[in-house]
Amino acid sequence: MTTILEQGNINIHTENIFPIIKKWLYSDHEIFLRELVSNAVDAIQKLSMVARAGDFSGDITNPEIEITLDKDKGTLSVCDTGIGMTADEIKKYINQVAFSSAEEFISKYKDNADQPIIGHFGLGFYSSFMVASRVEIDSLSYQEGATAVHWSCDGTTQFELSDSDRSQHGTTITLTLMEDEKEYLEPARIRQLIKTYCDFMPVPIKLDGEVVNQHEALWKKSPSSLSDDDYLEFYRYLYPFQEDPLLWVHLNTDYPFVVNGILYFPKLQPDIDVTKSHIKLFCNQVFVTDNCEEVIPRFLMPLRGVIDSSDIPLNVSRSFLQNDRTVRRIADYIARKVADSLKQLYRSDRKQYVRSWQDLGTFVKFGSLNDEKFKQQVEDILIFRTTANLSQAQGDSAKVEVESGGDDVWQEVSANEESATDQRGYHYTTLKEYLERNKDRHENRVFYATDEVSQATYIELHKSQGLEVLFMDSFIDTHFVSFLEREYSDIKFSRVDADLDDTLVDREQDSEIVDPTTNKTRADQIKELFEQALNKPKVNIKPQALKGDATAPPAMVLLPEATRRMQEMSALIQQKAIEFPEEHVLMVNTAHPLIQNLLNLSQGSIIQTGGGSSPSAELAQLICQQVYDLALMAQKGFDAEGMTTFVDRSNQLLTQLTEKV
Ligand SMILES: Nc1ncnc2c1ncn2[C@@H]1O[C@H](COP(=O)(O)OP(=O)(O)OP(=O)(O)O)[C@@H](O)[C@H]1O
Repeated sequence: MTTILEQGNINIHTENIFPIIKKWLYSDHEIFLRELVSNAVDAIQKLSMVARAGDFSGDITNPEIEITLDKDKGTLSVCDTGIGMTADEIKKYINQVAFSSAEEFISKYKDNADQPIIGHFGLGFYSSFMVASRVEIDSLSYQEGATAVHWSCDGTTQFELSDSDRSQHGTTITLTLMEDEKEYLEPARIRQLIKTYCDFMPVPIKLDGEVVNQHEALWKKSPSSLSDDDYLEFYRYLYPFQEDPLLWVHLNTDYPFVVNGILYFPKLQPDIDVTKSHIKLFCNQVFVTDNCEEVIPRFLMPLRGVIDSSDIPLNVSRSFLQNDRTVRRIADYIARKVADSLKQLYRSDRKQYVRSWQDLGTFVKFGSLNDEKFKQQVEDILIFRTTANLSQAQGDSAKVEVESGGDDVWQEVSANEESATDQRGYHYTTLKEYLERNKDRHENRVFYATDEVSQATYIELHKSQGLEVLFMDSFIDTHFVSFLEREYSDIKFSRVDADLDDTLVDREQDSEIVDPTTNKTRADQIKELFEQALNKPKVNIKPQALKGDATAPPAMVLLPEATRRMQEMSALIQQKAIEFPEEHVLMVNTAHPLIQNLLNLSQGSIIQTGGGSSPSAELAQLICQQVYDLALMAQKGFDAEGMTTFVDRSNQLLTQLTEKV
């Protein structure tokens, strides 16, 4: 058994701890003003609570906070018309560091509270010593018969208490600013600080007789009392010179934590920096930061707006925030609300949803990649642009269950329109709907395109054969396709320029033997012809008869899905641009008249010549090379050498053809 030798209290020497509080507790000097104004707001709120409880009968109708700058004296003062303090209260709350009156006060007046009290820790006041060599308090308590008191302290642990000539209830805090903190005597600087930190505080704050803060904290109001214009105006106020947002969600919960806020979906710029937050974090209407990466999930970064929560611990380090349970739950709540709202919009106004998809899509996909819970919520409302015309099928596709979302409301900006196409008239579908529609033709197989322009031939070929193609062409889609494949392992995704689907090929043709001496089929002959003409051993010539006659192209360069992805992956790892692989497939469409003519041309030459190459054999060779280059163009641009060759050959061919005519 251990013997206890001694028990006792640990002592803290104020002389030692005081400089630490002054210097290290807050990193930014300027926040002293936020702290003093918050105390003044608290004092005014407290007085109105006391009045409501019937303990004060004086006038509380015009509360205000006045900031005065005196360059001659080098002082800044913050004067409020609040509750004031008696000498005893000053001794209790000011002289004792880290002792706040908030808890005591709230337990007494909780029934009369309409606004929360900001201060909690009993430390804020001391932040004034970061910038002041002397701090003075003049205060008169609201209590009847109270006498005004003056408190003064020069930043040591010594203070002085004396009488004051203050005649109105409330408190004035006067700071004598240190030599290198004189910037706080400049009205422009103070105005900017009030705008930043105190703009939404519920009491007018005056500087030189003029009210500087002005804006109503819209997020504190009931969503049902607000119009679209209110939300838009507020957005324009927060983010001047920006395009109007697409949509917004009003967060409003008291339990199990307090979160209010309005989150807006902006129109995303393609170069949006998803690592930078633009959401402003407030605590009881006091601005804290616009850098709230820890509080909101990473994928919500592109959103804008305001989050206000008194439940987010603010005076702690950022790494702690990330691990804080309440913060995590708040983050989850916000993500869930955003997903709920998207679902609600999808269900109630699919047209608007589709029209906003260009901007919303990246965000929703990014969220799905990053957050399993979010993904589960939005998987049924992830849509893709399709080549199918869904005009007739609209309406029955939007059946998604949505939980009713408490007090939150979801609004959209523009009015309804009839058809669920986007501004360019394109149709959209979910993966589920796509698979269901096409299950008889190609079960569990998805054809997609990543570039509408360069893959136009391939897309057309699919379309002409009635195959539906989805566009996965935003920058996030490369990752997203792989992600979808992992998620739905039974579904095969093939890009339109990978292997051609059986439905596009006529298997019957070409198998017939056309040369009994060699047992060669027509396909064999075409393969040989191209192999010789191109002389590229790494290009795999694949003759196939495409359905669709002349609408299908004479040749196509195909990149098998697996090869292409390996290529993309290694480019990503090595941080290099994707190079077009030397090994690829040249599909030659044996059903195309050009290819048939080409074969005849080359065969004619065999009969004509005994040795060496005849003019028509040469022509056939040039045409093979030209056909290959044209097919290659859909996959990649030419380099300088390739371009010269192509142009020269084109001219040579045209010359030869015109000679023949
Ligand atoms: N202008 C004021 N009017 C009346 N009382 C005040 C005023 N300023 C400060 N006080 C009293 O001093 C106490 C301590 O203030 P301080 O700013 O140090 O802490 P706080 O506001 O309670 O908490 P926090 O550290 O979160 O700001 C307050 O709780 C309040 O009782």
